[in-house]
Amino acid sequence: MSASRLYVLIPCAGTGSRAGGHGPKQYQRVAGRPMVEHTLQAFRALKGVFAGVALVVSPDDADVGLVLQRFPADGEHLFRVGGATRAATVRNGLRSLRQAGAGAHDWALVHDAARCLVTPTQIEALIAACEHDAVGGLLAHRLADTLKVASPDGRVASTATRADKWLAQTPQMFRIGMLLDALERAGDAVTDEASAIEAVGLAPLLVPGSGQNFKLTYPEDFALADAVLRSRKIQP
Ligand SMILES: Nc1ccn([C@@H]2O[C@H](COP(=O)(O)OP(=O)(O)OP(=O)(O)O)[C@@H](O)[C@H]2O)c(=O)n1
Ligand SMILES: C[C@](O)(CO)[C@H](O)COP(=O)(O)O
Repeated sequence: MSASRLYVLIPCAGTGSRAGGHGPKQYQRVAGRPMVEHTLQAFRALKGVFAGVALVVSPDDADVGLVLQRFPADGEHLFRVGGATRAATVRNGLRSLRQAGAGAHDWALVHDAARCLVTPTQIEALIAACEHDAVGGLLAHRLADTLKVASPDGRVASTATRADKWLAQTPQMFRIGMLLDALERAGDAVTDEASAIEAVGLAPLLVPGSGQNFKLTYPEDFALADAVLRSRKIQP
């Protein structure tokens, strides 16, 4: 069998309802550029590693062409097949990748457009950990805080053990055929790819990520992301 290729799939069809602001959050400017451009740049920096990079936007997206310069570049795809949920967007995007020539045995690294702080080093660590694994895996981060379980009245019901808890991040890396099959079975309720893989009885690998690879979700996340991105550009 020929060597498996690596593809990147970036779900970019959300509305950013929790972020506030005008328009979808993935096009808002962070550190002087649209958020999704930083996300793309982390993968573009790994020249020659990927057979293709696909951005999946909503069919009625009116922003992507206006906001992104020089996209799609060579080896990049724009799929206007986003769905009502993240799971639907990823499923549709994987089908489009297959139609564009990706094989069932090839790998997809699915990465949120809204995680614009991911670094090439973190992406390389995920690939190194997963490319010889039978299942695949995801970047994830250990909890730094004590974990409380709430009761319905808003009081603490108990304190959970945190040693075995991880926060799921992206990219999440699985074989395209296996992932598409798992997502088709899972429906729209799963919030990440690993959940669909778990539901078919497999155990994804947890690969240590970084607290800086957070998802921009709430208004206050933008200032923090801005500061981190700008600090990375400052030469010593
Ligand atoms: N129907 C959807 C929903 C989400 N996403 C993408 O999935 C990633 C993570 O989702 P989230 O942070 O929840 O983004 P939104 O759905 O945009 O935000 P919100 O839930 O606050 O509306 C984002 O890159 C978002 O664009 C997507 O492609 N299609
Ligand atoms: C995929 C994800 O980023 C993993 O933490 C997350 O589940 C997506 O966020 P959402 O708010 O559930 O769409």
